[in-house]
Amino acid sequence: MRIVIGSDHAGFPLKAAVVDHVKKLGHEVTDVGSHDEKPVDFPDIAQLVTGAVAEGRADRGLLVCGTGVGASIAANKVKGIRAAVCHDVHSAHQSVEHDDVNVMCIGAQIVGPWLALDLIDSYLAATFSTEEDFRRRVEKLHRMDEQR
Ligand SMILES: O=C(CO)[C@H](O)[C@H](O)[C@H](O)COP(=O)(O)O
Repeated sequence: MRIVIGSDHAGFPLKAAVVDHVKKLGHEVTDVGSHDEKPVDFPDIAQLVTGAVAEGRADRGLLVCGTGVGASIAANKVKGIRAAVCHDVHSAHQSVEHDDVNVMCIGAQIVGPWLALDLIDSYLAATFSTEEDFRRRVEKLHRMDEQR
């Protein structure tokens, strides 16, 4: 898959390991920054990541900030984006299987690097279920997106 990855300054210390890991899994990676620890506002990085997904230049996104919370709030403001903070492996795959999440957010100050990489494995290995219930719910999310 084509994966777009971004972090703010708080996520930056984890981002190199994330980029490296996703490449090793065989995915094509676009790294939209940040590229150093200089403060950068998470909405700015979230726009770069979500723009790539929403415009079809990437299949999925990964956002890393301090907690994952700000990044997910910002990402969910973009039409076509279903973002979730995932700090446990079950949510990381179920968010895709049931909710067709296309941007996973991680808090670099909340999880350590080993768990972060497990979360990413789980997220990237998952696919959206073909079950009618899940499809109907996500279709309702699409309609909510269209109405705002
Ligand atoms: O976690 C975040 C937002 O939910 C951010 O990455 C920041 O870490 C957080 O806002 C704290 O800001 P600071 O400039 O890193 O002190």
